[in-house]
Amino acid sequence: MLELQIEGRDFCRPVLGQVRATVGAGDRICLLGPSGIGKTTLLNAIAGLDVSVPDSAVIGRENHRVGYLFQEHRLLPWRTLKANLKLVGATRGEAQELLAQVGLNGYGDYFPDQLSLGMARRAALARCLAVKPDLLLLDEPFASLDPVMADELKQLIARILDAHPAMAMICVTHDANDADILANRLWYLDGRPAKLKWDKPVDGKGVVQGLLNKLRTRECTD
Ligand SMILES: Nc1ncnc2c1ncn2[C@@H]1O[C@H](COP(=O)(O)OP(=O)(O)OP(=O)(O)O)[C@@H](O)[C@H]1O
Repeated sequence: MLELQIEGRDFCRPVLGQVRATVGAGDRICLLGPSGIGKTTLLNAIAGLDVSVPDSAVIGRENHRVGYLFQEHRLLPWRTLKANLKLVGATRGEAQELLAQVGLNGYGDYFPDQLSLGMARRAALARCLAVKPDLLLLDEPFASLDPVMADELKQLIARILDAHPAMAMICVTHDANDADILANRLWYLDGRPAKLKWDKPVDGKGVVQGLLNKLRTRECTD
């Protein structure tokens, strides 16, 4: 569905190096790597938000709808949740349905500033879904949430993915457990400039933590 041929991205210094990978329908990729290594930079490049990365670097993107859950909710604060969703194409009924799906039934007339962090993130997820994405990009969706709320959101995302088997996902996270629950593939970004050190299929609990432990103890050099 997508072929990445990214040559790199500099911010005063080289941050991202050459990235070559493909993303297929139904791929559930968790993107891990040290803090500040370039994970958001890569996600922005894939989304087409980085004008310094030419469109030709992501082959096939024009054929797909991308939903991007940013680290901040980025909802328009002067619009209600319903209006935020309508702005990206949801009908009144769809907006209501999507808000209910993310556990915000009855909050359509609220403004983003009237919501808790977890609620705002779920509202932002509803906006992502409103574009009927076939590629879902999630940038640290569980960061700063209390463990219960983080777990609820994880289960919600898992249910959404189950309901849309062809949807692809790339989720930036620091937590191997997230990958155990959500991913069927692991990308590990490392180095300066950063490259995809690993692109491996994963399945099952503990697999990702095992791989990360190997990396930390330098048992794995591929
Ligand atoms: N707009 C920008 N201007 C200057 N430097 C930037 C910009 N965006 C990112 N960088 C730099 O690029 C590097 C990678 O940033 P990025 O946000 O992609 O890392 P990350 O792996 O997502 O980090 P984290 O895990 O902490 O969220 C950092 O050193 C950051 O300071």
